[in-house]
Amino acid sequence: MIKTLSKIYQFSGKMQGTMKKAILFSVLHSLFDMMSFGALAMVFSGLTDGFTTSMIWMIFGITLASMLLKIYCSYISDFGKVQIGYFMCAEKRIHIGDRMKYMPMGYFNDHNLGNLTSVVTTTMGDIENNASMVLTNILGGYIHAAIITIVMLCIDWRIGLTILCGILLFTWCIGRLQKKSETVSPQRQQAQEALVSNVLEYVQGMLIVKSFNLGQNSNSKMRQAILDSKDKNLKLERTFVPYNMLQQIILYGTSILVIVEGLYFYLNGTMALSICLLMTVASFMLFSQLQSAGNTSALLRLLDVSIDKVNEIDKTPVMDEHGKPVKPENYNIVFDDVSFSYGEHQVLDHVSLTIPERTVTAIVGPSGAGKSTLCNLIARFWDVDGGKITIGGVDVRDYTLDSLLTNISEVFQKVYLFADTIENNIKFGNPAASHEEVVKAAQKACCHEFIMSLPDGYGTVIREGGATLSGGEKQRISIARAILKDAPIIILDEATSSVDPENENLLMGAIAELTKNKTVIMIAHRLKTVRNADQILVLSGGHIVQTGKHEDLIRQPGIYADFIGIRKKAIGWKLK
Ligand SMILES: Nc1ncnc2c1ncn2[C@@H]1O[C@H](COP(=O)(O)OP(=O)(O)OP(=O)(O)O)[C@@H](O)[C@H]1O
Repeated sequence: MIKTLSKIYQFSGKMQGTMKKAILFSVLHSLFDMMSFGALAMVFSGLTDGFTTSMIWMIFGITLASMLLKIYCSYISDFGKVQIGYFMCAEKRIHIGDRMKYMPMGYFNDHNLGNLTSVVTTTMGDIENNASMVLTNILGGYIHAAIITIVMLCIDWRIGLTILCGILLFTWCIGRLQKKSETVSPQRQQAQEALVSNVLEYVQGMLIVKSFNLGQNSNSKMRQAILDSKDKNLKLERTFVPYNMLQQIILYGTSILVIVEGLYFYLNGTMALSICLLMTVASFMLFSQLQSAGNTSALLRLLDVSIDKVNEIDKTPVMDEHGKPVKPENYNIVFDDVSFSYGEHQVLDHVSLTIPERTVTAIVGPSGAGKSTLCNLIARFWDVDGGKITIGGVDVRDYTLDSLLTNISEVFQKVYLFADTIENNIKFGNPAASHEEVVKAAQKACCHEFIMSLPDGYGTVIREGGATLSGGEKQRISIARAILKDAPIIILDEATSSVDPENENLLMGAIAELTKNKTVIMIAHRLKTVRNADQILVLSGGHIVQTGKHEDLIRQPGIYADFIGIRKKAIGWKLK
């Protein structure tokens, strides 16, 4: 229990000060609660020995002061608890979001989208709503109980001892509950993750579900995940309920024992009537705070697991921990004996190549040969397993990711646009750009006309992923984004699927603008692009099998000549 409470405290980060304040005011609340207990003692003493005027005023004053001070302390403590929850989780979410940018892509391979989404939403939601409340309730409850025990020991050691035994028994019961929930809490967490994963997958795959008319069968996985989550939640509750009942029995039992003992001690003449009355009335007030601590203690293990999950993401090593901000002297890109695998699957095997600055290099090769992988290694989406990649003579691992990525613009075949205005989507390339600069970039990328034809022009909000735009429109917006970034190195995965003849000319114009005077690495699909490249690299079986210009390679038997043959046939077929 103490370990989890200290974990919650550590997790609250910058809110630790507010946490301390909330705990302090919760303790003060307990002390002021004791004041009303004192007033009650005076009432009973007055009832047995007679009241004086000053005594009545004092009782009134103490009761009023205790009530007002308790209200004030509750206000500060409760407000603090709510603040802590929201602030600490907002801070953590932003921190994790920032950190994700610097994590290797392998991390996202190993942790699926549902897993990450669930941690940042539901798991953090659990922490947000419960962590500070649990910490302050449990600490407050125990401090309250400690004060009561001391006061009771001072009034009558026998009653004090009974209360102490009750508290110890109650603590044992919380310990048992923690042990029991040790296995159930992680299971509930996993079920929650699976549920989010399946819902996300179902929504993302809706197009396929509809087009293949998969109907009922399509959501069987999601249905199973929902049932599983229900079962695990019920299992957790079933674990908690008997222990919660046992906690109540212990506390109520101790209270009843205090009354019985009080009466017994009064009847055998070892306790004054006023004390006996005080014990009888106060017995059910004694454990009010400990009871609420008991109710929240069930959440301790759940919070423990949740915090571990969040910390696991937070502690994932980022890529550029040892990098320095580098401004390269030139933009020559060199692969020096580079090998790379996805797990066991080797994609590049001792590859060496040079891409001189301000030239166009086309990469061709069969599907799955590793063309995209080779490009992504330059931008350090992944780290090489062997050898090194340098830009301007500096190993990409020696750059900070920020200083490396300012030099590179990647235009992917599969464009992702954010649910935001078109202007902001283009500005992603350079957040400081003015509206005029955005328009200029859009004009160069041949998308100004179509943007202006939209109802709100550049202010038009596009849906997540760019769902409201055509493939070609998305492509050109992503090129405008890259033009605005104006990076010296352009990595371009040439679009094939989303281009109709009308769009093709616009797209080619946009690409020509983007690549002017840049170091260009292009995964080329068009014969025209390949033919005009300064250098062609043919990638196959993890090796660069051919290098040269179109005129040289076309004369050699090999993959390139075959590739061009197929392309020509494809174009011939298309033109028929
Ligand atoms: N994130 C990943 N995790 C594991 N394996 C991957 C990953 N990305 C690609 N691969 C595998 O690595 C190999 C190379 O993939 P890559 O996408 O680089 O090939 P490509 O030449 O660009 O293919 P295409 O022309 O079809 O786009 C493929 O066998 C692919 O299945």
